[in-house]
Amino acid sequence: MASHESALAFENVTFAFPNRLAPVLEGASLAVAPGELCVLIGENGAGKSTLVRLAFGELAPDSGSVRILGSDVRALHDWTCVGYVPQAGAGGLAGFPATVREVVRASVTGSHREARQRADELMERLSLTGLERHLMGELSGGQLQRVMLARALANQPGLLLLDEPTSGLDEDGARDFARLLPSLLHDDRTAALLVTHDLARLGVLVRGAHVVRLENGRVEDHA
Ligand SMILES: Nc1ncnc2c1ncn2[C@@H]1O[C@H](COP(=O)(O)OP(=O)(O)OP(=O)(O)O)[C@@H](O)[C@H]1O
Repeated sequence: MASHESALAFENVTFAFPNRLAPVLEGASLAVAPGELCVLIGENGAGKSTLVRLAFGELAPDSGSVRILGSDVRALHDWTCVGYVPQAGAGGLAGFPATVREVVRASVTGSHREARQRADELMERLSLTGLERHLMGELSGGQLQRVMLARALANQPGLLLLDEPTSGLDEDGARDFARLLPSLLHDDRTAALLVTHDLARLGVLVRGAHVVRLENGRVEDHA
C-alpha cells in the first residue's frame, strides 16, 4: 500500500539523539493501514518510545519521513485525527475531581447533543455503563484505562497510538482492555499502533493484529 494511503507510515527513518553516536532508528519503515491494529514489540531500550515520539512529531527524523493519514507530521494541523492512550496510571486523571461522564463528554468536539450521544455510546461500548457518575478517583486501574480509551476515541480519530496501555493493570484489567479494543477499532475503521513488551497478556487482541518487532533500529515482521 502506498504511504499516502496509510494511517501511519514511517519511511526509511533514521534518528539519533544528539548526545548519542549510535542511532536509535536506522532505516526503519512501518506502514499501518486504515483500520489495522499493529502491535509493536521490542526489548527494553530498542527505541519503541522514541518511535512513538517521532509519530507525534515531538522528535524529528534525521532522515526519512513520518506521515499520518497522508500528511507529514510536521505539517499536520488537525491533531483530532490522532488519539493517544498513555500507560496505565500515566494519564494523571485518577485524582481529577470529575465524573466519568464529564471527562468523556468534555473530550468530544461538536454540539452539546453530539457530545452527549457520542460519550454515551462510548461509555456503553467500553463497559462503563453504571459508572457515569463515579468520580475518577473511585475507579479501578482497569476502569480508568477504559476511560482513557473512551477519551482517545471521542472524535473518531483515524489513528490511535497506545503506549504500553495494559502495563500496571491486573490480569482482569488487561484482559478486558484487550478484549474490547479490537471491536472498537474495527467498527470505526480506526488504525492503531500499540506498543507493548507484554504480548502474552494481550492474547485475544494479538490474534487479529499485525505484530512487528523493533530490533537494531529497524522494524521487522514478527514471526
Ligand atoms: N532523551 C534521550 N537522550 C539520549 N538517549 C535517549 C533519550 N531517550 C532515550 N534514549 C536512549 O534511546 C534508546 C531507546 O530508548 P526508548 O526509550 O525509545 O526504548 P524503549 O524500547 O521504549 O524502551 P523501554 O521498553 O524500556 O521503554 C535507549 O538506549 C535510551 O537509553
